[in-house]
Formats: sequence, C-alpha cells, structure tokens
Amino acid sequence: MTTLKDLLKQPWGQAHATPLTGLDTALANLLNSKQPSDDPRHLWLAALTSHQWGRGHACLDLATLQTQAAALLGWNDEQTSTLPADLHQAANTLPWTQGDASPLVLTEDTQGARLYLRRAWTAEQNIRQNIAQRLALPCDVPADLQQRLDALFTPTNNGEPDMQRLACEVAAQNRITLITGGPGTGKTTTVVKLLSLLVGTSSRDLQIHLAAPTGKAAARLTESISNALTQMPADVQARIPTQAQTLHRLLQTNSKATQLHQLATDVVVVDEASMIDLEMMARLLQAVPPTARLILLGDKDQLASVEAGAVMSQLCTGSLLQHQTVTLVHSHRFDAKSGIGQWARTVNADVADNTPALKALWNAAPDWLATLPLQQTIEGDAAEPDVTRLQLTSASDPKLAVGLRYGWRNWLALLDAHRPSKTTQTAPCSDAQAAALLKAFTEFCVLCAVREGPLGVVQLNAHVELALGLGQSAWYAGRPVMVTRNDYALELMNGDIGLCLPGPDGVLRVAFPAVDGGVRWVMPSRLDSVETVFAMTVHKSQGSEFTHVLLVIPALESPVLTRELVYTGLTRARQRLTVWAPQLGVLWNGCARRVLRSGGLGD
Ligand SMILES: Nc1ncnc2c1ncn2[C@@H]1O[C@H](COP(=O)(O)OP(=O)(O)OP(=O)(O)O)[C@@H](O)[C@H]1O
Repeated sequence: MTTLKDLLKQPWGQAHATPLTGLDTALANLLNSKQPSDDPRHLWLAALTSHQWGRGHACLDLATLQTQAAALLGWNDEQTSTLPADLHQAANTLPWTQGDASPLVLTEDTQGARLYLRRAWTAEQNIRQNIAQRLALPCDVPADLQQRLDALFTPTNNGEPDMQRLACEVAAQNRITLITGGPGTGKTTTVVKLLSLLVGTSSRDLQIHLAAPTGKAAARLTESISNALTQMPADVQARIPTQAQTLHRLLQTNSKATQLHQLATDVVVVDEASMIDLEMMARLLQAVPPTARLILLGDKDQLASVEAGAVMSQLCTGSLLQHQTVTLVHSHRFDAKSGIGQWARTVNADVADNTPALKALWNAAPDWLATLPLQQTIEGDAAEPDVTRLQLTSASDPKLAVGLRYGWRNWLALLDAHRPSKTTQTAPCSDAQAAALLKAFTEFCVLCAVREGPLGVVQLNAHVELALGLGQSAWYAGRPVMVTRNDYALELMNGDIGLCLPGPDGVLRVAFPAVDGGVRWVMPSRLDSVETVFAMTVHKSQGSEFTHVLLVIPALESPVLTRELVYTGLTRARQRLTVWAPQLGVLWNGCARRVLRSGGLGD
C-alpha cells in the first residue's frame, strides 16, 4: 500500500500547493486506504472530482481537464503546473470505479469521459430517467387548445411568433416544460394564462402548487402571481392559488422521514429554477408524480446554484428537453432602448468578443447608467479604491447620483422616527411601519462580486454603517440582516432579509416580511446565522430585485467575476444601475469569462 511517506515523494505530494481542500485529499487517501493504487494519478483524479463537486460541477470533465485544466479547475498556472502529465489517461485504470457500488463512476460518450462522485452520478441518472418517463407518458391535451389559446393571446402585429403563446401551448401539451427568459419577459404572465387554461378545461378542482428555491423568491412569486391574476375573470382567480412556498417546504426536505413523499398535485410551478442544484432537482422530479405537470420558470443566463450542477442551463441547452424548452426574449419591463436591457443583451451576446460593444455602451453612459470610472474614484493605489466617494448625498450630477444617502433616502427618512436621538424617544414601530421600511430598503442595494478585499461585501458593509452613522452597537434600529443558514424552527430561509427595529412594544426585534404581506417579529437573540446586509454578493441577490443597484466590481482580477455574475447583478436593477469599476479592464475581462460547469445533462 502507498504510504503517506511514499506519496510525498511522488507528484501527489504536491497537492498541498494547490487549492485542493483537506476534504478532497482525505477522500482520495480514504479510497486509497480501502483499495490501494500504486499510480498517484489515481489519487489526483479522486481529489479533483471532489474538488469540482465542491465548486459546483457535477463531475470532473476529463476532456476539458486535458485541454483547459486551469479554466476548468479555476487554478492559476503555477497551481496547474503541479498536476501530473497524462492525468486523464489514468481514469481508465482507476480501481475505484469498478462495480455497482463503486465510490466513483466513470462515463464515456461522444462528449468525452467524465468522472463522478457516485452521489452526483445517481442524481444525474435519476433526473434523466425521470424526465424520460414523463416524456413517454401521454398528456391530456384539450381538443380545442388552439381556440383557447386564441382567447388568451391577442395576435402580435409584427408578424413574429408569440413566444408566450408558444410556451403556453408547449406546457399544455407536456408533463414537463422549461420556460426561460430574462427579467420582465412575461414568464409569470404566461404561467398564469396556462393555469387559467388548465383550470378552465378541468372538470374538477386542480391541485396547484407554487414554489421557489428561497423564501425571497417565493414571496416575489406570490406577489407577481397575485398581480397577474387580477387580469383574469373572478371564477378563474378563485381556482388558482397565489401563495408560493419554498422548495424545501414543498419537498419537506427538513422532515425526518427518509422516504421522500410524493405530492398530491396536478400542477407544480417552480420559479427561479436556475437556482436549483442537482440533488434538489432530482428530489423535485421524484416528488412530483409523473402524471402531474411540472413547469420550471427561470433565466438560464443567470448564475447557477452555488451547489453542484448548472441544471437549468444544461437542460435548456441540451437535447433532453429540447422540444419542451421555450425561450422568451422580449422584455416588457425594459423596452428595446432601455439601458439595463441593452446591457443585459450585450453582456450575454453570443459573440467572440463583447468588449467593444460594452465599451461603447459605457462611454455613451446614458442617464440610467451612472458610471464611476477610474479617474473619478481613485486617489492613489487602485487596489485601495476610495469608498468615501459613496457618501455623496445629492444627485446634482446624474452620473454621480450614487450616494448611499441618496439611494436609501426614503428608507432613511422613514427610519429617522424610530432611531433614538438626544432629544427624542425611540418611537415603536407598528407592523405597517415595519412593512413600509422593509419595502423602502429594497429601493437600493449594493451588490459586490466578491466577499473579501477592499471592494468586497465585508468591507463595504462596515463602510456603509459608518457612512450612514449607524452601527454603534451589534444590534441597532435599522440594521438590515440576511439569514445565512436555513432555520426550519423559525421558518427562515438562507437569503431572507429582515430589519432590526423597535417592535410594537419598543423592544429591538427583527422584522421579516411575512408571506401574507405583513411582518414577523423575531428576537435578535434567536438569530444564530445572520450578517449585516447593506451590501451583499451577487450570488445572494438572486431572486431579488431593487429599484436602484450599485454593482461594485473589484479592482483586481478574480476568477469569480464572470459574464453570468455581471448579467445577474445588473438585471437585479429595475430602474437604475450604477456600476463602480475602478479598473475597467477587470470588468471587461469579467464579461468575457464564462462559468464553466461540467455535467452530463447538457448533451
Ligand atoms: N405580452 C405582454 N404584453 C404586454 N405586457 C406584458 C406582456 N407580458 C408581460 N407583460 C407585462 O410585463 C411585466 C413583466 O411580466 P412578468 O412579471 O410576467 O415577467 P417575468 O418574466 O415573470 O418577470 P420576472 O423577471 O419578475 O420574473 C408585467 O407588468 C406584465 O404585465
């Protein structure tokens, strides 16, 4: 058996000079201790498969490992140089992929070879089989489908096909449908029309479930379904629920039962499907009976789940659901001339180099896009951008209308009454006042690409507290907090945002938006995993929208800064976008970098 001493003599001994975690190397060593190998490349392959799983990949893509190892692993050249030569070839002799219960699974098809942890491979297989089973089952399609669609959709007068109508038609004809589109392309509007069509053709009341991966996204789905339903006749409204729940709750992933229960349902609609990871998707498909309709709504161009598997984008581009995927492209929120829409399109454009077009947009810097270019922000070292620029209070020059006090002006005005001062008593906050404060808080948000560093979330949060004169104690009136871990007892989900305020009894509590539009008060002492959230990462902002977004791009290159991240960040803005990029080159390089996610669902 290869001992640690032997290993250190071999290339495997260099693993410590790479970003491999202790878990990755421990897994490789464990496999080796159970079934020894005398080829150190086997240890590397096992550790790299674990490493990729931890980075959100379903598997280790061996073809890409051979041609683009650095990009695939997210390593620099020095780290990549520690990898032994011909690593991919050693996969064929791996001792840990043999048999039905092997810890690793090796697959090979026209796209090349892939190495999986068994749990990832099982989830992917379950997804494939479940989808195939759904597609094989006939679906009840109303005989008068076209007439019903005619009644719901007015013909377009530009001669172009109505993709919303097509999405509705496809979803009416299939047991699983993917509807993808950017912000405001009418995904919710389309799904409400579909639900009205389905309830209109059913002789009995349909069981309809609405869900989203996070509490925030579920609350937004509830709101947008309620709004879209107001356009429908009263009898249809009465038969369609508006209350969405989190996927965890729908699937009861927190329950102690080991056997996954199947839902009693006819139609399940899941929004923000790009945030669903591989194992959650497998569970969802298992829980929705094959006889029910499953409709997944999302934006395939957004960042994928931080957990493994870019499931939505792979399913949208692969052949598995090719005929069940409809892409909505026309935004009804941003017209063709809208700056945010133009930026979103240009960032996503399928061209070899989108930099010239982005630079042209940046230089034109219309009103909607306030830019803070290098010469205006930096005094001295570019790695230490001057964050005090953000304290600007007024909008005399629209290009500089990014001050924190300006962005949060309505929220600060409302908050004033509830903050203690030398002359006034702190006024307690009613539920309605707390709800208004929570709403006003989302008029502005600082989104960062990274957590650490001079322009990361941690430093910007500290800076904002200082700039707004808040934060003298751990808990203060006005402290916005984000939940960082699901808390099933309190029914708070990772990503939920609350505000610390004097509650109706005057005692400091945290108000969270309740699903019925009101608020829920929670004692600060009961909140274990929360962090201040004036600034948040783009990853955490998924499923939220803000009137005005300040998107902060770091001054130094970072592999996490990708096209998907910039797209997700800028499309969180409803009306106004400010991009602060002290080094424009870092922004252009980020927009050129694609997230590489390996997996077998995109074939
Ligand atoms: N075909 C249409 N014609 C005119 N307006 C539309 C059309 N479809 C949607 N809208 C309007 O555009 C806005 C956005 O629609 P909707 O909320 O359905 O989009 P979405 O894709 O679900 O957006 P989100 O990004 O919030 O998920 C709504 O105000 C809606 O009424």
